[in-house]
Amino acid sequence: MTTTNLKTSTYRQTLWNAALESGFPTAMWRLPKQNDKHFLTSFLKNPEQIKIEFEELGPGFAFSPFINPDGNDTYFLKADLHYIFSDAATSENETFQEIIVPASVDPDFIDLLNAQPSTKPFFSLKNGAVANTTSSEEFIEEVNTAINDIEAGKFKKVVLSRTKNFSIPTDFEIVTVFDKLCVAYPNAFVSVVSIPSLGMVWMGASPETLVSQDAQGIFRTMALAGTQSAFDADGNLIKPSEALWRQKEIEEHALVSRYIVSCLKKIRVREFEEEGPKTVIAGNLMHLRMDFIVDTVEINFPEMATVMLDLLHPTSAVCGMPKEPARQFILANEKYDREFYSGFLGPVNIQQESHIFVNLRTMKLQNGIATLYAGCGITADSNAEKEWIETEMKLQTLGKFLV
Ligand SMILES: C=C(O[C@@H]1C=C(C(=O)O)C=C[C@H]1O)C(=O)O
Repeated sequence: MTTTNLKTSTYRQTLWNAALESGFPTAMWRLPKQNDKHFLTSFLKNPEQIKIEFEELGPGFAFSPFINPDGNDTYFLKADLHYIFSDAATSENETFQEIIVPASVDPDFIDLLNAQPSTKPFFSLKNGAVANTTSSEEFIEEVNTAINDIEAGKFKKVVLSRTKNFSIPTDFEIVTVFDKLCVAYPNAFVSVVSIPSLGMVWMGASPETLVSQDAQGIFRTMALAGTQSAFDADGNLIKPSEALWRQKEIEEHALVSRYIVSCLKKIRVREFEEEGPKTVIAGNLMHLRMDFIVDTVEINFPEMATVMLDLLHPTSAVCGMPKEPARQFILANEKYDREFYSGFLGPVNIQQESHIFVNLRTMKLQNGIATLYAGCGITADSNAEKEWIETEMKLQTLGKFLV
């Protein structure tokens, strides 16, 4: 199966193209603060939709839409093939390890690998409907409706989002953009997921862990909320230690922390460590972040990540508080289906670890169009114009790679 005579950056590209052309669901990712790039493909063209139970599953990649009430609709890309590319910071020196290689591989796939396919990718084909760009008037009206509902006591916080469409540039090349995102956002979870049977590719640089469990059984989640530019009025980067936060962001972040604590209480886990809140940089933005850490071996709770994934999604960082009325508001007022935006994604049981992130700072490639998504937490203290500006800044994370 190995094609070692190819330069590895070329090989990663070749693998990606061959998997797409074969119609295999495929993911590529790079974990925060790491250099290794992972490539995983599944030979099942219509991936299974299941509930993620980390203790039961073999290696694979989870990909969930925002709307997934019982968790049963998560796509699971079983790792039929998994490669790790190291020293990928400079693609010239990139080397790779084959972690999972099956006994038999579709001969057409091997032929495609050898032929180095370069046909037009399916996501640029003009088929399937694409949601429109949200106008500032529409968004501001939705935010004001939300503020009225909050003042009327219907809920405390709702996360409203919007879309922005771009034509995919003719020279747009996924593996190259993925590599650029890895360089630009070392602290993010950088990913690209392709599900050919759905006709879409999603790419992102997420700052937010939903659940993770490492080989030692250490569980982590985080409350991430509150947003401001990482640059001052003169364009200088603000030191995180010198960031000032307003009451609105502190309260918005506290709502997410309280929600996580309420989930931990529900399952009677008292032995958790909290780190923060601290200011973290995510691209051109800063957020408030609090980490929650549990040693699942010490408390003898191996299924902690499974239970918490079920309880947490969707957190109040992407939905609202209380969850149900906020979710209803989103469904009734946003004029499009979020699909995988603000869902979750990430590797499951890859080298005994699972790392699931919230699908934020993300875009969908479909039908020749790149749709970018961004949302923001609306509370009683929100100002609709400022929230619009916040979404503009969030859209920049990926948007700057499209022009
Ligand atoms: C909803 C998004 O981001 C979330 C919302 C934030 C906020 O409202 O301040 C901050 C970080 C994320 O938890 C997004 O990026 O689309």
